[in-house]
Amino acid sequence: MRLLIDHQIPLAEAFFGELGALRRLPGREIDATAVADADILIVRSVTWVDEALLAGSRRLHFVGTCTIGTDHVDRQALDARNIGFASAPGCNAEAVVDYVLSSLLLVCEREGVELDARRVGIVGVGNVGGRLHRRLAALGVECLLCDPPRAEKEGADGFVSLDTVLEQADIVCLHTPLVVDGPHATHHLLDAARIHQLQPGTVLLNAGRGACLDGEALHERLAQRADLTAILDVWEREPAIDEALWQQVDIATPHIAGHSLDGKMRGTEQVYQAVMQYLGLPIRHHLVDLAPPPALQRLVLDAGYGVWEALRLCVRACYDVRRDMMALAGERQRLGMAAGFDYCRANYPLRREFSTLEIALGPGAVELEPWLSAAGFRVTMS
Ligand SMILES: NC(=O)C1=CN([C@@H]2O[C@H](COP(=O)(O)OP(=O)(O)OC[C@H]3O[C@@H](n4cnc5c(N)ncnc54)[C@H](O)[C@@H]3O)[C@@H](O)[C@H]2O)C=CC1
Ligand SMILES: O=C(O)C(=O)[C@H](O)COP(=O)(O)O
Repeated sequence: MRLLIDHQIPLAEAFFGELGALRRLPGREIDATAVADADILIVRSVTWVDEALLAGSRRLHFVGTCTIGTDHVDRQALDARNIGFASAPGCNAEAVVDYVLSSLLLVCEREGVELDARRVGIVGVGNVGGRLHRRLAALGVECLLCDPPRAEKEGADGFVSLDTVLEQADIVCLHTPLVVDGPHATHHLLDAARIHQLQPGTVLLNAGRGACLDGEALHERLAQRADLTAILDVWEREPAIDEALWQQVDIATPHIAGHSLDGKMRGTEQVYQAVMQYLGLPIRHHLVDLAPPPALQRLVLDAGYGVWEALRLCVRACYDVRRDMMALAGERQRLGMAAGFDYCRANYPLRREFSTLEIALGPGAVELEPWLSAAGFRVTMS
């Protein structure tokens, strides 16, 4: 069996090696010629799995994507060829929440407030938005939840409309998939009218997909009135993103919100399990046996820090979003935007999730336990 696998997929040899010959290629170099002889194709979000890619395939019978999002995969084209498919739902959702917390703590610090003084609107309350809600609520942050598909299925209790979020939230976090048609389409869900509806002072964060937000309209709003704080991890037309918008954005990162090693490894394991099930083979490898220990394992904290100061310290020790902002700015300068954007993603530094870091509290800091646990750290008493 021949497997063609994106070279950014960790542990591919350990999980898939026994199935046959592995060929690794950068995701953007996976084309119809490369796919022609593959039996199994495993991609990330930068490979468009569409008619053009599949046209020359002679033996392909399974495609996996080690990502949550599936908007780069034409499911109809796969179904028409009877090609099996799997994605990795939720694999890097914790990493996206780590990204959001790191970003929101930073903008609140700049504004001289703490996060629990802000009301957060979460649009798209699935694996990412749901986890974000749990962590924020545990930190005492009021949240407004907007998810019309869920409200339709589960009842409207606990959910609000998008208009309510735009009117009442201080911070709006977008975590929707890109859906181009149907009753709950999300393409330009935040269009010009809705972007103009945002209250002055609002923090707007998009870590779903770039096209869920009309970038040109955001650029126009910020050009007219620079009264929003924008945090964008995802963009229209990646990697050749709009430089004028990039310059207006307060936290601009190259689609790396979910790029923890943990999230990527979980994605590999989930797709491995799906492939083995598809082939009718037993699952022999488990992530728990393969994952390397985190490089930063333990922080010891004693008396001296207030709650939010301690949170900022621990969050930044584990993941500081400024690293990714600066990397994009630097690589853009060196290589140009599109190449710089891709370079940052392809050469992404080691990042582990908050849950991999043990925070050991001394006797003077025990009152920090509920807060640090709420943020997602593993807290012990030293
Ligand atoms: N920036 C990054 O690195 C990453 C981005 N993502 C993106 O985030 C998206 C969401 O991820 P998950 O939460 O894991 O997906 P999910 O499928 O678990 O949840 C998505 C939620 O959005 C809701 N939704 C759909 N249409 C909506 C609409 N019109 N308005 C409001 N809510 C709507 C759904 O009902 C669902 O509850 C992914 O599809 C992917 O595109 C995911 C991982 C990493
Ligand atoms: O899982 C998703 O969906 C994502 O957006 C990924 O975090 C993006 O990662 P790449 O597959 O583009 O490396």
